[in-house]
Amino acid sequence: MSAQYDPHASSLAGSAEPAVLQELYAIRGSIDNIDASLVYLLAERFKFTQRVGRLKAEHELPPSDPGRETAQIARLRALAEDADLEPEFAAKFLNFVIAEVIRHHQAIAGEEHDGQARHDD
Ligand SMILES: O=C(O)C(=O)C[C@]1(C(=O)O)C=C[C@@H](O)C=C1
Repeated sequence: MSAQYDPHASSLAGSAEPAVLQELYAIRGSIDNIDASLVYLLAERFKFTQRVGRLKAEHELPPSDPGRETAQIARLRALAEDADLEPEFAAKFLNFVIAEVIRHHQAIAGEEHDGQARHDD
């Protein structure tokens, strides 16, 4: 998959001096590395949240924990501020990820419930 990736794919070729394009490609190399790291980090986070989802389903705990989320969002906003990142963006991003996690938790709880129902038949 990544073997087919062209790091120089661009609609800008021909609109800028070769030296400018060279600098752009060099910067984009770092952007690509960061994007790849984000994918790996998110994959790892989802592996852990799947474990949380299974634990919650097994013990019939609700998929979401609003008290935890409030604390997480406040923490990320403060971290973002320190890091010179827009706190609103950090909050939106975490909310987006958490919404997906809750969807996964609900699916796991549904599977657990279906499994129990079959077991009870
Ligand atoms: O920690 C939990 O209880 C989770 O389910 C994980 C998580 C998260 O993605 O960080 C997701 C949903 C909850 O509302 C709170 C946090």
